[in-house]
Amino acid sequence: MEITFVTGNKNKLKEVAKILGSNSSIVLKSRDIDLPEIQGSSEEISKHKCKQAAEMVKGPVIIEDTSLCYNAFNGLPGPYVKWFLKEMGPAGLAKMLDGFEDKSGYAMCTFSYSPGPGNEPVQFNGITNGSIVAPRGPTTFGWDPIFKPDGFDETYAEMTAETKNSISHRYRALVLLQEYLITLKE
Ligand SMILES: O=c1[nH]c(=O)c2ncn([C@@H]3O[C@H](COP(=O)(O)OP(=O)(O)OP(=O)(O)O)[C@@H](O)[C@H]3O)c2[nH]1
Ligand SMILES: [Mg+2]
Repeated sequence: MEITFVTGNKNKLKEVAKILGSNSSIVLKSRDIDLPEIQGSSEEISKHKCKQAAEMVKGPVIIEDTSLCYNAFNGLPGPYVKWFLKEMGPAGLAKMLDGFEDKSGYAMCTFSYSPGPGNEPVQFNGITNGSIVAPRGPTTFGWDPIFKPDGFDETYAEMTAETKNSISHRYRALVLLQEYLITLKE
């Protein structure tokens, strides 16, 4: 099944391609478009991006929206983390929790799939729980240096790509998406 992943983020594309691998039933194509995002919940933002992507591609598409959520902030910055990261950098994002005892949080990926224009997108959520720490490791991808998943001593940035891709929010959502796509073929 040929599906186009629409994203303006090269790191996302790299991870998704690696997670799906060559033995997936999905043949992944991609379009480098930074789709406009509405304000709302992760699910609403993801659904809106997916509808736009389906109209542009005129065929099966996936998109995803990623959130970094602080429990002390009741889930914020959430889907708006991109703008916090842009202005404050990873160190500033971690410092936001200085006045709070609870450093726990979670990374969330909300994938949306549409078979084409005019269809209601189907959604899949992947969550990885962890805590927010001072930056450690390479600064290749966004807030990876400040997110330490539960059960690990390393941040996402310090892990090998293989380890991150076996426990990440993105991986967990893609497992659900793949399970769904298989049922379509039956
Ligand atoms: O350290 C990270 N590890 C990750 O696994 C990860 N996934 C996304 N992000 C960043 O979080 C914001 C999400 O915003 P976002 O979902 O709107 O993405 P985006 O605008 O870059 O691309 P897209 O919307 O075109 O797909 C953006 O700043 C992304 O760079 C990550 N950072
Ligand atoms: Mg975006």
